[in-house]
Amino acid sequence: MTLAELLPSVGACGEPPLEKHLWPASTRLLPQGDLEVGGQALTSLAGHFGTPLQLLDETEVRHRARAFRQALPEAEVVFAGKSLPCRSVFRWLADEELSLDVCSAGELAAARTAGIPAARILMHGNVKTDEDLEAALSYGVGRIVLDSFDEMDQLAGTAQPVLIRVTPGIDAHTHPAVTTGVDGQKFGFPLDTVPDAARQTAANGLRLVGLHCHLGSQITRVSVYEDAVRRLIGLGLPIEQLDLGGGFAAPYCVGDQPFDLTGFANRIRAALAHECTRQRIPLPRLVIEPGRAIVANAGVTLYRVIAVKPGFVAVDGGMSDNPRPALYGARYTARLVGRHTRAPRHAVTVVGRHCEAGDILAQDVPLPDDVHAGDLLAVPVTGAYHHALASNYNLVGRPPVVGVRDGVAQLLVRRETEEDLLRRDLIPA
Ligand SMILES: Cc1ncc(COP(=O)(O)O)c(C=O)c1O
Ligand SMILES: N[C@@H](CCCC[NH3+])C(=O)O
Repeated sequence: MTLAELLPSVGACGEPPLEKHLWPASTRLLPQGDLEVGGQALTSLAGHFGTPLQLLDETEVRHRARAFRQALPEAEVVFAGKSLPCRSVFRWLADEELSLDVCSAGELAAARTAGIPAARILMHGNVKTDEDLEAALSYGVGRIVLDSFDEMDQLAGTAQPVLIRVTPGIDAHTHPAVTTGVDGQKFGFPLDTVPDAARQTAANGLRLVGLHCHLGSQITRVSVYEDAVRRLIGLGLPIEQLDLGGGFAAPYCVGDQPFDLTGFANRIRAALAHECTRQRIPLPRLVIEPGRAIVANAGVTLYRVIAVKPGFVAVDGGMSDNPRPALYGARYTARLVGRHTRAPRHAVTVVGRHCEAGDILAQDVPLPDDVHAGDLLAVPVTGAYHHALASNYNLVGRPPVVGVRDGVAQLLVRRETEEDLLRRDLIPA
C-alpha cells in the first residue's frame, strides 16, 4: 500500500483510489464516477430500490465461506447467524456446507423456515428462555451450547447433545463490549467449574459432545486462539469436538489488515495436536463460528446526502441502520458515487438523521468540497451486524437488503413501510 493510500488524502484532488481490501472483489470503478458491485451500477441500484440501501455481494459471501473451508478442511465451519440473520444468506451458506448458529427462537425460526437441517444448527446464548429451548428441542437442533448450571435444569432428561461454554480467562484485546473470554463477564462456565459441569451434564442425562469458547469479536491476534486451545484441552477431558467460536477480524478502514486465516489454521492445528498429545486424549474435531469475517466485506450501504454544513455531511440513514460507531466507536470510510469532481477533498464527518449528536456514520472521511444534497455516498464493510442491529429509532423504517450477483439484483429483505412501523401500536379504545 502506498503512503498516499494510507493518508486520508486531505486536500487531494480527483478520484481517490479504491481501497480494494474493503470492498467486494467484484467492485469496479465505472465512468462518470460510478461504482459497480456484483455487476450492478450503484447509481442504478439506488435509483431502483431507493436509499438507504444495504447491498450484499453473494459471490463474496460464498467465496469467504469457501476460504474458511479450504483453510481448515478438517474442521466444521459454523456461520454465526446473528451477524446477518437473513434467510437467503443462511441458504447460500448451507449450500457452501457451513453449519449455522442461532441464539434465540427467532433466529431459529429464520433457519427452520429457510430449510436449514436441524442437525446442522447449534443454539447459543447466556440466557435461553423456555421458549428458545422448546423451539430448539422441537426442531431437534444438533447441539445446544450450555451456558449455566440453571440451563442444565431446563434441559434435564432430554438427552440433548450439548457443548459446555467455557470462560477461559483470555483477553482478546478487542472492544470491552465484545470481549467475552475474560473472567468477570456474563458468558460461560469459569475454567475451574468445568469438570463439575461435565459431571452434571451426565447426571442430567445430557450428552456432552464437546467444549466451546468464544473470546470476542474483531480479534486480530491468532495467539489468543492458541491460548484457548491450551486452556480448554488442558482440562484433560476427552471430547469429540472443540469449538473455538468466532471473532475473526474484518478490515473496516484503510490500513486495517485482513485476518490471517492461513496462519490461524496452521497454528491452531499444531497447538491442538500438541496439547492432545500432552494430555493423552484423542484429537477432537475442530469447530469454528465465523460471522463478521464472512459477511462484513460483502456489504455496502448507499445513502443519499440530504444536507451539508461546514465539517458535516448529513445523509438519509444513521444510527438506526448502523449503531456500531455509537456502540463501539467503530470507524468507517465513505465514498462519493455517481459523478466526477476535481474539487479538493477535506475530512468531514458523515452523520445520520437521528436526534443524537452521537449519530455518526463515518468520521474524518475525505470527501470533495463540492459534495452537496442529492449526492450518493457508498459506505463499504456493512455486511455484518448492520441489518442485525438495525432499529426503528425515531420511527424510521429499516432499509432493504438487496443481493447482487453476476449482474442480477434481488430484494432479500424489503424496506420497512409506515404500516410495518405502526402495526404493533394498538391504541386501546
Ligand atoms: C458464540 C459466538 N460465536 C460466534 C460469534 C461470531 O463472532 P464474529 O462475528 O466476530 O465472528 C459470536 C459473536 O461474537 C458469538 O457470540
Ligand atoms: N455486535 C457486535 C459484535 C457482537 C458479536 C456477537 N457476540 C459488532 O457489531 O461488532
